[in-house]
Amino acid sequence: MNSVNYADRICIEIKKKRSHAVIGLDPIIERIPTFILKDAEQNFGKCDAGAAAAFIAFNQLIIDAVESYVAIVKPQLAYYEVYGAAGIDAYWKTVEYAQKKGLLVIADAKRGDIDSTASAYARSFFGDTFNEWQTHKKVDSLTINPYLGSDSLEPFVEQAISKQTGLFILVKTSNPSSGDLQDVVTNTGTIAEQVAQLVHNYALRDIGKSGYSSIGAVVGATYPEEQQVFREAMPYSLFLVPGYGTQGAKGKDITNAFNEDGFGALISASRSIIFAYEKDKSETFEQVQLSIINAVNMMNADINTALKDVGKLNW
Ligand SMILES: O=C(O)c1cc(=O)[nH]c(=O)n1[C@@H]1O[C@H](COP(=O)(O)O)[C@@H](O)[C@H]1O
Repeated sequence: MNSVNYADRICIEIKKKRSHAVIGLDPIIERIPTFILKDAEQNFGKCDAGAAAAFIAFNQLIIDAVESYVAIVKPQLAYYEVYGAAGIDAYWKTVEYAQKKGLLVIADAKRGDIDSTASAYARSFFGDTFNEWQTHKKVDSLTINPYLGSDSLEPFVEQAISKQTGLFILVKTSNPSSGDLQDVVTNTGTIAEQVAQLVHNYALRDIGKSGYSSIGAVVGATYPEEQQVFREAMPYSLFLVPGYGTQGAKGKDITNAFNEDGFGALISASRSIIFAYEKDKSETFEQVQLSIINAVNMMNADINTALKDVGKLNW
């Protein structure tokens, strides 16, 4: 048992903020508020650098708005990679800014590859302890894809544990076609159930004082019944639960992802929070922030009420 592992840090921050929410920082250039876009265009032009500047400004606005109400943010790499090197730079600047504000960062990159490449992926997100050439900050945890099997997961698990960071391994994803492969039945259960068994075995290697492990799983909010099955299969793992909001899930759909202690699930929403200003028709910096704060507060209240209704609210 570690002193304070990644899961312990998560549990401490969740209790402090009284929030199980994760805010996805998934910027889309066409949906960034006009006052930010105008500024970026004036300073850099309509180009990769301009988009990157707009992303940084928008993310800082969001982080400043949500920092008191949530513990975790989850920037998804793809949105930043669209803008090349400038986009990647915006990604790491966002990570640094969020961490400076005391937020934990899940890098949503869904990496996975043969062992040597997996090791390089892990070093790129968790920091490289072998040389002094790396200057960007490490993230607190990373999403990974288990499709290549256990030897591809091992380097991530080993580095996550030794560097006191965390992993969320895709088990049952939120998208409509997730069953195409994940629900295929083999003679030892579904593919997703086999992945869950792998995750559970890894989780046992690093259980913290909170009773949770640094090795977690992704289980979609859009499959409430499966959450129950996977909760039993991986009792020590934190679940990253995407699909709340825009993909249709609500508070009542995610209670099975929690343990009886009222912990164990991180409910993630991106578009429904960061673009909440659109339906409010907010135009100024303050109005956009207020729309985001209102959306986050509604999400927190919805989750906490749902947990209370099933006797799982623990504060
Ligand atoms: O790992 C993820 O975060 C993830 C897994 C999954 O099963 N489904 C899923 O939607 N996601 C991510 O969660 C976010 C969902 O965004 P919204 O639908 O806007 O809340 C996106 O960044 C997705 O890439």
